[in-house]
Amino acid sequence: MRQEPDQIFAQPLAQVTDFVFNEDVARVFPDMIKRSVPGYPTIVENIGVLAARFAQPDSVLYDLGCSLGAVTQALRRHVRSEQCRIIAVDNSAAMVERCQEYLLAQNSMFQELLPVEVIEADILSLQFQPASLFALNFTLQFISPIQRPELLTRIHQSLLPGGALILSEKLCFQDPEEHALLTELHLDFKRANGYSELEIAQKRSAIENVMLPDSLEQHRERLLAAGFTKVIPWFQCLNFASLIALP
Ligand SMILES: Nc1ncnc2c1ncn2[C@@H]1O[C@H](C[S@+](CC[C@H]([NH3+])C(=O)[O-])CC(=O)[O-])[C@@H](O)[C@H]1O
Ligand SMILES: O=C(O)C(=O)Cc1ccccc1
Repeated sequence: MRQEPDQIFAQPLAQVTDFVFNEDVARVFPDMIKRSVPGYPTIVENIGVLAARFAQPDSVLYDLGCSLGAVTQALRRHVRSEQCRIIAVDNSAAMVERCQEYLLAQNSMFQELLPVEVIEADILSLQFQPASLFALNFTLQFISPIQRPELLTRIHQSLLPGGALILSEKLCFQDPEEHALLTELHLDFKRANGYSELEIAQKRSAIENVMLPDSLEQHRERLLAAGFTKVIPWFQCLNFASLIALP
């Protein structure tokens, strides 16, 4: 597939509207997420490695908010359990369509890959099957905060014993100095990846009402309230982190 550079916010916009995962974003998404999220390639690859320990034979692995299926592809590279199948879900038609194309390309390059079903659906209204793994890789932050507890409770209820939820998110920090420094360092990361001040400012205003990060403490409390017994951070790069939550 053609890899196009992200220039979505490169020109001055008369009005910056709320960020949506449309066709234009789907087309540049691999470039956008790599240049915007520090540690993204490491997180994605290692979700495959972690998942191999939790995946159980004959069970479902969910990739919720799969976008172009990067996590699904990593699961297929690393999980060796018999008879597992992946269900990848996104509510953006543009993402789902391209995700299917990427997975077909992976099918043609490797043998004996886990079967994948890609579903265009809202994860808030999707009934989950019993599963050994759920991945929410930078998806929960786009769900409205009041709907987050119920989603996590439903995920917990569907998790098989011995399974896990892997939750990656942008974080905010209770300590103002820590928050300010890590936010500045994230901006430096974006500048170092070639984004201009205009691109950074317009993207920020596009996502500010749409993507609402929580602190690590909020995540931990909400996961415990949803029934998880352990919350284990396994990765942090600047203000982006990934957690393992155990049922
Ligand atoms: N209610 C919803 N139902 C289904 N999908 C949703 C919903 N809300 C948002 N999404 C989808 O969640 C994805 C979030 S991107 C995930 C990256 C991917 N996990 C990756 O590992 O590359 C994160 C980012 O762009 O920062 C988008 O594709 C949305 O359409
Ligand atoms: O760009 C940002 O500042 C982000 O925090 C992450 C992001 C990455 C891709 C789409 C939306 C938000």
